[in-house]
Amino acid sequence: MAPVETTLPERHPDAPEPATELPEHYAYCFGCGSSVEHGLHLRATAGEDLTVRSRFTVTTAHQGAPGLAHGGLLACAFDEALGTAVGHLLRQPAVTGKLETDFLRPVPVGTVLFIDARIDGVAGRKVYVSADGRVNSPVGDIAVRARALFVTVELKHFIDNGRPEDLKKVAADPSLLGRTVDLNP
Ligand SMILES: CCCCCCCC/C=C\CCCCCCCC(=O)SCCNC(=O)CCNC(=O)[C@H](O)C(C)(C)COP(=O)(O)OP(=O)(O)OC[C@H]1O[C@@H](n2cnc3c(N)ncnc32)[C@H](O)[C@@H]1OP(=O)(O)O
Repeated sequence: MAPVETTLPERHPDAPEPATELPEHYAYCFGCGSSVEHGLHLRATAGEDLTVRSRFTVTTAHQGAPGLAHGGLLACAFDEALGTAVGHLLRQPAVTGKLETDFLRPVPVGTVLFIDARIDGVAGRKVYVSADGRVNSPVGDIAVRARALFVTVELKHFIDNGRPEDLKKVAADPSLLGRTVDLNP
């Protein structure tokens, strides 16, 4: 529940149609990037209305306890899934301001975590989102639940704060941004 009064935003007219597979947003993103060997390689599909469905396979590189996913890493997966929902459905860059997780059941190595994310409301630049994660099936008992606040920012946020050598790589090869951001609109 958002701590302030919110309104439900419109899904952006250019948001991907429901059932569209969404591209990785940055090749070196730990959450979705294909160039990060032991990253989460999270994949997402646009859902109806203000929803996005994501999934990732828990590997041996993701352990906290023997054979079980690390909690912080699961939080990372939710950060990614929630940010993807905000970015693609509202077509606005945003960063995580706050992220809260409830770990309800262990998530074993070798399972697929299905994460259903939704935008719950906006208030100015604040976007309130939440998600449920289930093991090996998009239905059934919830293993992890998360709520977050994203704050919309201008592209300038990334240009002003990013490490220059990484920004240069992206300028030289915009395909690293996975067709999500047009650097020359
Ligand atoms: C053409 C584009 C199309 C786009 C399409 C793209 C598709 C892309 C797909 C996929 C997307 C990617 C998916 C990635 C997912 C992963 C995301 C991450 O992990 S992000 C890294 C971690 N987060 C940070 O590094 C933030 C660090 N924090 C900051 O930079 C600042 O604190 C920032 C920007 C969050 C706010 O700073 P201020 O100076 O701009 O604004 P102020 O006034 O402080 O905050 C604005 C409002 O938000 C509230 N606020 C901010 N932080 C809060 C907090 N922690 N708790 C409660 N409220 C907070 C404030 O109280 C204020 O509220 P009031 O407007 O006054 O009502």
